[in-house]
Amino acid sequence: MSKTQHLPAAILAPNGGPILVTGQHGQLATALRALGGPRIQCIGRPELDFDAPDTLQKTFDAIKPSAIINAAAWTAVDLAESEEAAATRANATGPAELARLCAAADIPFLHVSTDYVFAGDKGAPYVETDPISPQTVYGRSKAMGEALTLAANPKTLIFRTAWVYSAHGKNFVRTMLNAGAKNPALKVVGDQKGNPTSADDLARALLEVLAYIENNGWQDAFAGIYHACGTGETTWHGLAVATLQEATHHGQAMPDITAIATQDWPTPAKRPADSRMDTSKLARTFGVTLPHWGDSVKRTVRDIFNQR
Ligand SMILES: NC(=O)C1=CN([C@@H]2O[C@H](COP(=O)(O)OP(=O)(O)OC[C@H]3O[C@@H](n4cnc5c(N)ncnc54)[C@H](OP(=O)(O)O)[C@@H]3O)[C@@H](O)[C@H]2O)C=CC1
Ligand SMILES: Cc1cn([C@H]2C[C@H](O)[C@@H](COP(=O)(O)OP(=O)(O)O[C@H]3O[C@@H](C)C(=O)[C@@H](O)[C@H]3O)O2)c(=O)[nH]c1=O
Repeated sequence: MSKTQHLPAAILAPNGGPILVTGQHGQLATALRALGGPRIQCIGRPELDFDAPDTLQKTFDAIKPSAIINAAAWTAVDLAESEEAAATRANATGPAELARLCAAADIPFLHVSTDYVFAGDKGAPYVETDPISPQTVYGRSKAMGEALTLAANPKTLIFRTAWVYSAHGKNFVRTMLNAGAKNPALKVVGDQKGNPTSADDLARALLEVLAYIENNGWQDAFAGIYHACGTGETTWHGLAVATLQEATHHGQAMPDITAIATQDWPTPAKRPADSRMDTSKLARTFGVTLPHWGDSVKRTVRDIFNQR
C-alpha cells in the first residue's frame, strides 16, 4: 500500500486557478482555508472591504480568480437593527459589485445567505422556492444580497445556511461553553427551531460543489439558490444542551439549562420561530449532504478543548 493511500483526497483539483475567498478571518473563510489547499486565497479587510468599493476591483485584478466564494458578511443580527446602511453594504451592495466583476470575467460567484430570510411560520422545512419574508434588518440585507448577486451574474450560486458554529470566532456554541463554565444555571430559548451548521461542514460542501462544477463543466441550471445546512434539527436549547453535554467529557461541569420562551429572552431583532430548511436540492444537483449537526457539535467541542 502506498503511504498516501489512506489520506483524504484533496477536494479541489490542484491545477486550477486561484479561488478568492472574502472575509479572511471569519468562521467560514477560516474553514475554507484549512480545507481547500493552495488554490484558496483568503482576503480580508482592509484589502477587501465593502465599505471601500475601490478595494474590490483592485483585489480582483491582483488575484485573477477562477471563482469567488464570498464568506464576508455583517453577521451581528441585533446590531444591524441600528446599522442598516453598513449591514446593507456588507450583505447586499458590496457582494453585488463582486458578482458584477465575476460576470465580466465569466466566472462563478458562490455567495452565502441565511435562514433568517424566512419569517419562520411555515411549520415545515423551507424549500428554495418558498417565498421569503425577512423580519429583521440583517435578514432584509441578506435577502437584498440574494436578489442583487443573482441579477449581477448568471453564474451566481447562493447557499442559504443556518446557525453556523466553529472552534473559532463568535458563535453560539462558544458562547454556551463560556457561559456554562461561569454559571451553574443557564436559560436558553426552546421555542425556536433550526438546523445548526458546522463551518467546517459548510466549507467542505462549498468546495465539493466547486469541484463538481470544475469536473463536469458549467451548466446554466446550476445558477440559483440552494439550502446548505447541517442534517437534523433542534432548538437553541437543544444545541446548548448538546454542547455542554459534550463539554462534560472534557472536565467541564454540566450547568442546569432551562428552556425558556422567546418572549423571556428579549432581543432587538426578532428571530424566526422555525427556520428549518430542506436541503434535498443540494443533494439532487451536486450529490452533497452535510453531516448531522449532533456529530459535528461533538467534534467542534472536542476541537475547542484540544486547542486550549
Ligand atoms: N454565523 C452564522 O450563524 C451564520 C452565517 N451565515 C452566513 O454565512 C456567511 C459566513 O458567516 P461567518 O463565517 O459566520 O461570518 P463571520 O462573522 O465569522 O465573519 C464575517 C467576516 O466578514 C468580514 N466583514 C464584515 N463586514 C465586512 C465588510 N464591510 N467588508 C469586508 N468584510 C467584511 C469580517 O471581517 P473582520 O474580521 O474584519 O470583522 C469577518 O471576517 C455569511 O454570509 C453569513 O451571513 C448564515 C447563517 C448563519
Ligand atoms: C446567548 C443566549 C442566547 N439566547 C437566544 C437568543 C436567540 O433567540 C438565540 C440565538 O442567539 P444568538 O444571538 O447567539 O444567535 P443569532 O445571532 O440569532 O444567530 C444567527 O446569526 C445569523 C448571522 C444567522 O444567519 C442565523 O442563521 C443565526 O445563526 O438564543 C438565549 O436564549 N440564551 C442565551 O444565553
